[in-house]
Amino acid sequence: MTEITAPKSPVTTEEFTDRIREQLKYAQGVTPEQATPADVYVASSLVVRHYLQDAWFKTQQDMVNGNTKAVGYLSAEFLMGKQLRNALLNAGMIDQFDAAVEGLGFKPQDVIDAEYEPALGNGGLGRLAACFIDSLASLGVPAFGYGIQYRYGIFKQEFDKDGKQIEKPEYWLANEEPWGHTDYNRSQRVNFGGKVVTRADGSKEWQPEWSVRAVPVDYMVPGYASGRVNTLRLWTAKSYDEFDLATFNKSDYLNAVKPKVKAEDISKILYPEDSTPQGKALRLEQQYFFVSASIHDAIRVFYPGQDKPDLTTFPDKITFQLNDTHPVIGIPELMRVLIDEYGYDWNTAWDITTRTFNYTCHTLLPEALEVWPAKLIGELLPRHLEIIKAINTNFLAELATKTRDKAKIDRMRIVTEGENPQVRMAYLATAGGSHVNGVAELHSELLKDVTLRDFSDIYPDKFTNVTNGVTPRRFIRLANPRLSALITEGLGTDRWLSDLELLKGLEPLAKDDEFVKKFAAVKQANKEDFAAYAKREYGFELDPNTMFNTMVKRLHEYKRQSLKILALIAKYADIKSGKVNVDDVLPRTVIFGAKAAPGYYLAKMTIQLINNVARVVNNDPDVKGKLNVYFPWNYNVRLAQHLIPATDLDEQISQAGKEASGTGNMKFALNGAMTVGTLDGANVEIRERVGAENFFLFGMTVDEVDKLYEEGYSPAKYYEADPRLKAAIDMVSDGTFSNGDRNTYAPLVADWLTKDWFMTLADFTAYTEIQSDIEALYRQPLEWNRKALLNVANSGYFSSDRSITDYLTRIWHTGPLA
Ligand SMILES: CCc1ccc([C@H](C)CC(=O)N[C@@H]2O[C@H](CO)[C@@H](O)[C@H](O)[C@H]2O)cc1
Repeated sequence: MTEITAPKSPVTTEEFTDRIREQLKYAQGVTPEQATPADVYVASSLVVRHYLQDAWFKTQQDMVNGNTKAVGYLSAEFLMGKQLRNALLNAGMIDQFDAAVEGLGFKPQDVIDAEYEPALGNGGLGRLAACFIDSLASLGVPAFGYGIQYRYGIFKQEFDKDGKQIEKPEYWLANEEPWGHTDYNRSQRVNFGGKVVTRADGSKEWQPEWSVRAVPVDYMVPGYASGRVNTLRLWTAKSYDEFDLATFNKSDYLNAVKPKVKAEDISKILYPEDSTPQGKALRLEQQYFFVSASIHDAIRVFYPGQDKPDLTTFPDKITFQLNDTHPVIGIPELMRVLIDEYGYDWNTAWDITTRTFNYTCHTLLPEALEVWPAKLIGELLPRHLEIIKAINTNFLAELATKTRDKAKIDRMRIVTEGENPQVRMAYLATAGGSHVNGVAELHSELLKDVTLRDFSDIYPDKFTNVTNGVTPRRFIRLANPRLSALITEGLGTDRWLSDLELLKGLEPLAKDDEFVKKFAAVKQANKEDFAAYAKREYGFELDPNTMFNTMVKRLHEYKRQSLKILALIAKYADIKSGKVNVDDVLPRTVIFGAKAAPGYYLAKMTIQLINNVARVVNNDPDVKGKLNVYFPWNYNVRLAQHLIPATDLDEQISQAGKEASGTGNMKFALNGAMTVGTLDGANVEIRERVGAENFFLFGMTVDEVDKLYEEGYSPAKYYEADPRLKAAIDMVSDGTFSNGDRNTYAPLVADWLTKDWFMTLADFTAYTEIQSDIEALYRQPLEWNRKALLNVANSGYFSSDRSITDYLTRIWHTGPLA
């Protein structure tokens, strides 16, 4: 008898149907007969919200009245994905929804498809935040996600006729958005500019030049089977003085609305960079805007109606997690609030502040660590610059009591010296918080040994690790219902959805050929589904009887999409030159998904190359369909949910020491794909847990990479040494993928041969050699699927529930509401 622990539906199909009808008629003014799938989507979403409301209130009350410390997750990005199906799952209403909607004459998928994906993030960091707030609610931990409700999310990617990326605005709020509740009565004033004056009593007063109204838009975050509903509070910027009538009457219309535009600009658009900060003033305005509003909101929530709250208890009420350096301005902001608004002395304020904040670093790229010019901070936030300088002075003084190494102290400056001082936000976060963590064991080691070495030498106890995770609700149960049913059948319970390490129970079944065949059948059915989806959405003709080999992630040189495309071209060259008999080639379909930051020139050229390799290879009769390349545009959470369950082989081929963790790697392993990868980020831990024999490892280790850097790396040497690499690069140069034009990719080829900072050429031979192991195993489907099943069985550790549990025990020291 299979144990079912999935949440019980609070509503019958009949009741659900009636509620949708009422909502359509009396709130949306349409009868079910007149309604469109979009109308029913809005109605259903509002009905689900209705049923989650009581649990939402109860969670709020228990959080404020209880003494369970809450978590405030401060993030500039939340890549949430579509909401309706996830809310239905976590509320136990999926079956009732499907039946009710069918009863009203609609296809559930058409209603689901009507939802616009809230794309309020770039990639890994934003999606991790979304997985984390799902796990916080599912574990019953009181929590707020705090961020920005950008009017325009990450751009919509399209490809022009030459295969170049073009960016289109992603106006996701074009239609009615039923999930967000705009709460004007709980707005906060956020100030900017102006100057600081010293009062007679020596205290400081900030006299800002302008201010905006931060209005909260609340999204419910229902937990899975926890009965708890947390809040994602995203701030939208409004102007206090919408319209300057006097200016208008002088028919200067543009200036009449200038204050409004200036204010609303703050939450207008998400910055599409995911590694190199642009250092734009508006970006700093965005960061201060949501952090200041969030800190004042937390004081309002936890000290209701108190104008003289005892804020020494603040760190016991809520602990703030800084999702990378983007919200770190929160540290001088809390200091300002405590000292200037509540009159605390510096040391008390500093004690409260350092006990309140913790910092998670998500990168190893030096250029991704934000550094703000002190001048810019001084103009926008003059009082904060004073406080940051004071923090820096006190910090250097404290260091002097801990080491006599002047050079070390100098390297640790939060504010650099010289005529153009810079504020290092990662250093401010490390000095101003209780804990610093990396997002995978290797990453956290490198943070201690390299990036923040001086800090870990002096404050070793601050440093810890929490390996990333992903939510099994969205990325297994919703994305892969077939595999979910098979897992529940195999384990005899569905409890794995809230206790993912139970997947270990599948290990013995890997020895059961019948079960392995069922598993293989699930994968095959998912591949057919994806082929149908790709046909419908992109017009692609995918053959589900080929190996589906996927590489989906942001386009960045360190992730080495270039290695994948060069190996692919080498295979094509082998076929074209007859060096390889096409009949011996294992049929493979390579699927790319990747957005490049709009200003990232080489990344965009790589996208163009991939699209043109696809155009040439897919239309070359010599290849006989043995090699197929597809690049579905606008990779997002929706596409990921369709593609990951249909993948046989996943690419995690970054240069060792560059990918902080990766989370796609976890999603693929949990959905029964094999991984080819380097010893980088969380690949190391995935391989450890699934078994080295169930992972295709290649490439240099971090130490070998460092050694090659020291020795001096000349990529041209590798070009000369490996004829397949030479043939591939020459094909990129000779116009094969650019209608004969030999200059199209010249900058890319020049970079590969003269710079190749992330050593694509150095790892090429090892990468192409591992392909024969991969193809040899794929020709034994039973063995391939046995190993793929063992990946599923041993990847339960990579649940974001486990990550959150680690944060609770190592950093936050709180837990579920009683
Ligand atoms: C200021 C520009 C900017 C914007 C975003 C970022 C993020 C930190 C980049 C990011 O998404 N990092 C990814 O975070 C994931 C979640 O921890 C990791 O799994 C990925 O390895 C890491 O690249 C850096 C710099």
